[in-house]
Amino acid sequence: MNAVANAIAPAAAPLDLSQPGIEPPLAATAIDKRYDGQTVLAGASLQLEPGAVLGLIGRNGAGKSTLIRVLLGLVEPDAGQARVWGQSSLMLDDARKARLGYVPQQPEALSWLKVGDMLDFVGRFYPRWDAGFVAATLDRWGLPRNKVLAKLSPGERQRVAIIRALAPRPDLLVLDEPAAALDPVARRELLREIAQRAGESGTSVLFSTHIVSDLERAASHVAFMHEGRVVLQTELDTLKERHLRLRVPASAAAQLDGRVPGEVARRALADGALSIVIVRDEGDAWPALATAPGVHADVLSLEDLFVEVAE
Ligand SMILES: Nc1ncnc2c1ncn2[C@@H]1O[C@H](COP(=O)(O)OP(=O)(O)OP(=O)(O)O)[C@@H](O)[C@H]1O
Repeated sequence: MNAVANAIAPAAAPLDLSQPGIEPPLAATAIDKRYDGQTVLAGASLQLEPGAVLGLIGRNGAGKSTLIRVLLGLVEPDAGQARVWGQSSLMLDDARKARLGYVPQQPEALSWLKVGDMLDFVGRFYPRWDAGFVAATLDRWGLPRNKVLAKLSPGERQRVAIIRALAPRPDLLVLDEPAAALDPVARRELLREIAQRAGESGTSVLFSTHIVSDLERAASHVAFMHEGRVVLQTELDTLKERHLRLRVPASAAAQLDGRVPGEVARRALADGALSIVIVRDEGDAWPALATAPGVHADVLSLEDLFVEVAE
């Protein structure tokens, strides 16, 4: 799919997203992707549930953008399956495309057009295009209708791309580091808008970020990406009840036989001790190691957890 084709989704027959058994808005299973011999995705799996706001967090180069592009069918994986509402991302029908909004990391499509002309043009292809929202938001964000997109600052272009993605009132919104070029005020506004759309209209949202506080503000779920894999996906509300960091002293570490039940990350400390992050299912007990003599257990903040799984 080229940039222009991707920019426009043809008007289509409505897709009934309330029908029983409808598949999750996004699902990636065991995705592999290599570029020039470099492994970028190595068995990455991710699922976005209807109405959830999933924040995808990971360090630079972890593979977030590539996974998003695979999920949307913009990049063909070497292995694995990506699906949008149950349909292969590489063969998305018009009905699904019309219900999907995407803000790429660097919006470039149709950049020779003026802001207003581009929005009017794209809007013609969407049955649910909200022209009132476009006019009000351009105004509120101080964006000039008559300026060519290519001449806007990166932050302004990102705002226009956000308006374009939100205007069709999508049921699925995918934003690749939407906050990267935005100032703090615009960032907060965007996060508020995302949370509101999810809360009021049931929009399902996937957004990638490096900013832990953005996740805390807007996300209901978080997925941590590290070296091409999603190493952990969890609900934000239960994160603290379900995860623990264990500091295992050298004497106990020497007796460990393989992985601890629920282990998601392990790091060797300077004195032969180990730092191990474990997860449990809701209602399950912690493994015996958590209460073993000399083992210290810590509840983790979101930022601690990110650092532990991404180190
Ligand atoms: N088209 C491409 N050709 C070659 N290498 C690529 C291509 N796209 C991505 N990569 C490489 O894949 C790796 C992961 O890139 P990706 O953009 O997916 O990471 P990211 O987690 O989104 O990073 P960031 O947070 O810095 O945006 C990087 O090393 C990048 O150079």
